[in-house]
Amino acid sequence: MRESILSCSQLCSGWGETQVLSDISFKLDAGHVLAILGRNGVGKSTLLSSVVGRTTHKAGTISLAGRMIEKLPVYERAKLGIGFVPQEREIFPSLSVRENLLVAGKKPAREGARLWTLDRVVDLMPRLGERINNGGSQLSGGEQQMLSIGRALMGNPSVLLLDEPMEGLAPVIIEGLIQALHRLRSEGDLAILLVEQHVSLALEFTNRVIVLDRGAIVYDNASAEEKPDQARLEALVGVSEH
Ligand SMILES: Nc1ncnc2c1ncn2[C@@H]1O[C@H](COP(=O)(O)OP(=O)(O)OP(=O)(O)O)[C@@H](O)[C@H]1O
Repeated sequence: MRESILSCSQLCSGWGETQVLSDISFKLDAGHVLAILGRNGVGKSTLLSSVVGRTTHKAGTISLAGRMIEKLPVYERAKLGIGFVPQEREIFPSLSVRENLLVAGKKPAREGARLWTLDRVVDLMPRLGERINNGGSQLSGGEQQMLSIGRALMGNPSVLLLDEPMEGLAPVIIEGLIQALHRLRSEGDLAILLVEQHVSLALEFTNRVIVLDRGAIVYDNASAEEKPDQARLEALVGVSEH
């Protein structure tokens, strides 16, 4: 059986003394999208931060391509293939779009992966090409989100973590991002962990979902042996429109 690119087993983590997540277990394979759903404040961003290495690890394991990473610092995990697009986007406002992308370039952790280049990022998100010489601070929220995704891709990740990428963006921008994410998934070699609050948006990409509530998994369809029950998901998450 093929080994999952990312797996968490009985992960417990939090911030300093405070434990937020308990007993989180899931597996994610290359070419798949796993959506993490849940209301505000249930620990979705904390889960992504735990995979990235920004939280305090309490117990359990995180494995990336067969290697245990839960004790490694952020930069080591990034080098091993974790790409992160945080809710705050974290672009360089004083650098141009081109510079923002070029400084994010990294060698891939895996041999044989198709490399990300400036041209490939612009081909995926043409709007960035139109803004290539603009400063980061001159971009709209949606363009900043695209740039943040582009920066993560330039790091040639094997797992891409996206924290509510569509949140607060205009519908036309959301449409462009949806197309880009569909394309990314169809290219088949990237695994995507997507934090989303909108059930219908998440189900556009994947049947693989987990729902968090108060730091624990309360609905698990990560292996997607069957289609998730949308009505049940919406009742658990409590947000259905976008
Ligand atoms: N950087 C941080 N430092 C300390 N505590 C944090 C930090 N980020 C989140 N928390 C706390 O962790 C808990 C879970 O928050 P988290 O942001 O992970 O939830 P969420 O499900 O992503 O919510 P939202 O949808 O509002 O982003 C909350 O009690 C929050 O206050």
